Amino acid sequence: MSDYSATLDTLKGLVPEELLNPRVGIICGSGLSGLPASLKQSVLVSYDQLPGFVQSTVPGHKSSLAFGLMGSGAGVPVVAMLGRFHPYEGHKLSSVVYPVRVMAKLGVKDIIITNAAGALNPELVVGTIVVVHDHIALPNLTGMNPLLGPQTDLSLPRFLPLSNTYSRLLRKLVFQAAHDLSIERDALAEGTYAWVSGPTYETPAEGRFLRAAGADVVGMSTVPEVLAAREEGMNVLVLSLVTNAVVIPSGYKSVRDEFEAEIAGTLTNPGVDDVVSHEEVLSLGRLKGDLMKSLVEKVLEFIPSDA
Ligand SMILES: O=P(O)(O)O[C@@H]1C[C@H](O)[C@@H](CO)O1
Ligand SMILES: Nc1nc2[nH]cnc2c(=O)[nH]1
Repeated sequence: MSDYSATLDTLKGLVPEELLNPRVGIICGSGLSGLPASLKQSVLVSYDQLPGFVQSTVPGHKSSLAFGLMGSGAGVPVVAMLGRFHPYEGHKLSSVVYPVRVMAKLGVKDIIITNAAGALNPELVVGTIVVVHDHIALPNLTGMNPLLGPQTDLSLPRFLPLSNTYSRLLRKLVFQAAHDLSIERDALAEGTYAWVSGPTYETPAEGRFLRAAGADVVGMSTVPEVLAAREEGMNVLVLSLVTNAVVIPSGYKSVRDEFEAEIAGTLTNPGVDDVVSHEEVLSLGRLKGDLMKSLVEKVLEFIPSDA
């Protein structure tokens, strides 16, 4: 698994030398695999060609690495994962973060990680892009941490601080990019991402629990990648696209009240239990994919080459 040289040698045989030193890595979330559609000189490498890579089995995730130049002018050399790996697919955490470690070996200094997420904060409307500034990872706190295990690379820190996980500079660049693109203020927000294992979506009570703990959005990915990227010394930016509401502002509606109103003939507004689906998540990704793409392209223009 950790024989990076086999992966790197394979890449050397498939990708032209001028694209093999990407500055920025991108991970595309559910429905967001179209992000690097406008890469110049793009070269796609399918995961099944790469030792150490597993396959993405989730609809909306392709299974390829894309190398190329992104953004206006000469473009910035990037490598993008068109499809990521989630622990709920049965992948080991070491497999989930393997591509991030390969990106580090290729020289990636800045990583932009996107995901689809449910809103816990009732003020976040569907379609908002949340610039993540912190996370809560119940799996990490309870023993499902991708950095657990013997230290195989002694050049990496054993005890990684997480108080400065999400690069202040990169987060600010998102707002600079949005300003330049005249994106309306409400299209973006800042917030805390809660990582859960999935594949189940939250019960209403779990949603309220995570909200009470201080999270704004919830999703099933990203945090393992963030930890590996930080361990490898990369600057991290995470953008979450809100695809659905988890905590419904109107709250719980009592069925006893409803029944009593019904027999009294005063029932006007019967409760309905909202359910989320992955199709809904994907369709929001399609709807907001272009916005996410222009934002990421603009951010790339602003990232200093020595950041
Ligand atoms: O890969 P991401 O985190 O973008 O995908 C989210 C979490 C689940 O994989 C899926 C649920 O609909 O969307
Ligand atoms: N856990 C979780 N992940 C998501 N990904 C997209 N929407 C959701 C959600 O509501 N909950």
